[in-house]
Amino acid sequence: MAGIVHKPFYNRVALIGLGLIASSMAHAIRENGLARHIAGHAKSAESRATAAEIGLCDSVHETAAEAVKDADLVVLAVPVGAMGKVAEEIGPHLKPGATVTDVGSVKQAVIDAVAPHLPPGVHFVPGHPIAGTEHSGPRSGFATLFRNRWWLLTPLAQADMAAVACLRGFLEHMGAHVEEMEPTHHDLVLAVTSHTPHLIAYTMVGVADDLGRVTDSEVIKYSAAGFRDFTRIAASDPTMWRDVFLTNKEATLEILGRFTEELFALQRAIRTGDGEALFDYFTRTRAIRRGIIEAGQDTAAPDFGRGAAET
Ligand SMILES: NC(=O)C1=CN([C@@H]2O[C@H](COP(=O)(O)OP(=O)(O)OC[C@H]3O[C@@H](n4cnc5c(N)ncnc54)[C@H](O)[C@@H]3O)[C@@H](O)[C@H]2O)C=CC1
Ligand SMILES: O=C(O)C(=O)Cc1ccc(O)cc1
Repeated sequence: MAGIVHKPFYNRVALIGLGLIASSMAHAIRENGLARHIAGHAKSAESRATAAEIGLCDSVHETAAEAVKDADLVVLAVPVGAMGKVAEEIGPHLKPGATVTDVGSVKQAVIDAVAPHLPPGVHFVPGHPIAGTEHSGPRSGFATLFRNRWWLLTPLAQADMAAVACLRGFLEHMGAHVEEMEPTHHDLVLAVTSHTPHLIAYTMVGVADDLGRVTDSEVIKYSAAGFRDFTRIAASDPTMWRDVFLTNKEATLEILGRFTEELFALQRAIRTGDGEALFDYFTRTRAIRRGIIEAGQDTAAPDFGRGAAET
């Protein structure tokens, strides 16, 4: 935690995009006294009206340019594919010395889209909370979403260390565990742990739905816990996930390639009745899971379980 930075970490925070992540941040900022003023903007008039109605922010603005005026921290919390356009819009209106961060699920594409629009003297510190739910919109947020969850920062080589330290302290006061990572490494890791699993969930639910039409929805009615989780994940926001796959194309295609190779090998083992191959494979994966538990790593973040919020 940054020792020299004290609450409130920022005088004025601007949240651009008022969905699950931004609304959770708004609640967490308020609950922990992390900023004096929260300004908000969303493209959709309906989201702005909802945010105003529920008092999510101290001020709701019709344009992103107005929202970022005088902000010390600007958080881009829009779908990954919209980050560049928002950065272009706010660039000329940012306060000199302000910090800009984002919460996008993909990092290198966001850096490429955002950095060129930010003026010199503004500190860009890209980030990604590894916390979420299948819900979206300004009503879906809650203050404990980030508690005991990882929040990865992928600062550029020339990043201002004081700006990174202040952001780190701010995020830690929301309950997150902050680590730094190189952006392309982040994108590969997340392709394995989040992006490809989401695609598999989408596919399985689609397959079951096709089958459901034949068997009068029995596949949904009698689904076991694993499949129920697939249906939860497959209910996630389509715009957000479309953008994740379009912008983390290389890494997800690499992991999907490896996945389909393994799947074909298992398919062949089933077809040829190769029980030994199946048994060996499942023994290997079981040992991996047991190793994770023995190493105490079955956690969303280090002290998960001590008052952590399930999503
Ligand atoms: N939902 C999740 O579980 C997680 C999402 N993320 C990332 O957080 C970001 C936001 O996701 P959510 O909060 O879930 O989204 P959401 O769908 O709940 O909200 C998105 C918000 O952005 C606004 N928006 C869209 N385009 C805009 C534009 N051009 N200008 C201004 N506002 C615009 C929408 O009106 C909406 O208020 C995404 O980049 C996503 O990859 C990161 C971690 C978890
Ligand atoms: O709801 C779930 O299971 C998630 O996996 C949440 C999530 C979605 C996207 C992210 O970039 C990070 C976390």
